[in-house]
Amino acid sequence: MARVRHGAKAGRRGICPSAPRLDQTGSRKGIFMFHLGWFVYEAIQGWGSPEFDPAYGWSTPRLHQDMARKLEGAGFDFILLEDLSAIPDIYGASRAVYLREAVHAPKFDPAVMAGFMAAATSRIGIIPTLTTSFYPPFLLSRLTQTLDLMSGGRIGWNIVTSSSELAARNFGMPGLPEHDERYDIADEYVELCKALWRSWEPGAVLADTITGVFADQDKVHAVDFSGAHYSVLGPLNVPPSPQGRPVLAQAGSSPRGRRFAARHADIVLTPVNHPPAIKAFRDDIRRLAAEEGRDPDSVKVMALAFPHICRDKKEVEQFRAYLQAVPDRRVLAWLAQLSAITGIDMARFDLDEPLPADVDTNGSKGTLDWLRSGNATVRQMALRLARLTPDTPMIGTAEQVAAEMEEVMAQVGGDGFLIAGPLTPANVGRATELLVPALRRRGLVRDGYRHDTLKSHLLEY
Ligand SMILES: Cc1cc2nc3c(=O)[nH]c(=O)nc-3n(C[C@H](O)[C@H](O)[C@H](O)COP(=O)(O)O)c2cc1C
Repeated sequence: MARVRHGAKAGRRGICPSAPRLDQTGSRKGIFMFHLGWFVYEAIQGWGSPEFDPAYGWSTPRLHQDMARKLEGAGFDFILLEDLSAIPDIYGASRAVYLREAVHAPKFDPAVMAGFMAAATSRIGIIPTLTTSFYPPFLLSRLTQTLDLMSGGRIGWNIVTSSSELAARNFGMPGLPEHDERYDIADEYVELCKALWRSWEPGAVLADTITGVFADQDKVHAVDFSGAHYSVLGPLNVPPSPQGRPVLAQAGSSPRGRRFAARHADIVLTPVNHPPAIKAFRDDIRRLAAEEGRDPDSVKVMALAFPHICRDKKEVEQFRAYLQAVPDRRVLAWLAQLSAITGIDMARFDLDEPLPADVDTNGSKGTLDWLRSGNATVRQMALRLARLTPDTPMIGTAEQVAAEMEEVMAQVGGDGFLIAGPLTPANVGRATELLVPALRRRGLVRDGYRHDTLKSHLLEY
């Protein structure tokens, strides 16, 4: 992350070209250029909102490809695609809400969608979510290395250990291992993937049409991996891309999850959205990364943000009025989502009472703790997850939201935001045509790519 100094020379690596204003009081130490990612989490983009665009058709990759091109035009670092390998039946012990509201149903395979999106773009990174709990490591290493090579080094892997017991049963397992044990297994899994990704040394591919030799056999090695959970011979049957291996993303927020993220991830995602909490999380990840012998600046902490960009003051007022009384149908869809990620049937509890203290999860512990904090009611927890509470940050005109993002980053210290919201033409358009230009005028985000690979976008500042 680059701390941009007043008067710094334009165009230097990591330096904000339209050099910023330093607060003479010293309360603001400087301005940071930051990174932008886009989080794709909806099954059918915009379903349930007036912005769902039937003209696109939901069963073709055209919408995903067009939106990827738009986000690339705006200089986003990457697009991250969520996953869950089951149609949940947690809320109300039924699949009804999930199917009606298209919550995780259908859910297209993110690795396949990543291939479609990568084929339509040339610079933006694409990060599918894939689980260590169900995919054999060789399969995952090969799949991601293939995507990474074919996209010229623009693929990442969002590592999850999965929190769905249903998904476990779809893969022939009786259930999930315990939360912390999943991370122990994943540690070994990721070490194995790293070994497979580097089983072809740099320079192994000769592709020499004169001698007819494709690859140098002395530079391709078996991995002979034998651990507590996995045993793989190797080598991988795909050579690496220009970025060496796929970029690793992770969103652990429990103590064990943070340790895992700090050990492996190039990008760490956090759902918390108030600056002191983001700062505390980022400081902790950087401390843990240093403990793991890594350079903390090589780990980018990205805070999930649901900016709502309005064209004018009237639209801001209208949206704030909507937040005062979010329709029950929306609350229900988000409660179903909350049930899916925690495995807890939220239909069992009073909407306007806090979750009983003894209710816990073997799923996303960190997320549950954050949602219930401050004695939030079940309704408030759902709205908090949806970022639809009246105190939700980043609601305003593009200028207002850009100023807010700048202020958050100044308080947090870097590294950027993972922007979430429906991948609809209207919503993506507000980000790419209104918000990003406002951020660029402030010199906060890139105004074009200087490099080709995802890793190099991340390490640019
Ligand atoms: C931005 C973000 C994206 C996530 N995407 C997924 C996902 O696609 N699939 C999944 O199973 N879990 C996903 N998670 C859950 C995390 O992998 C993790 O389980 C969660 O943040 C709680 O951390 P903990 O397990 O350390 O408590 C995501 C979390 C965040 C914050």
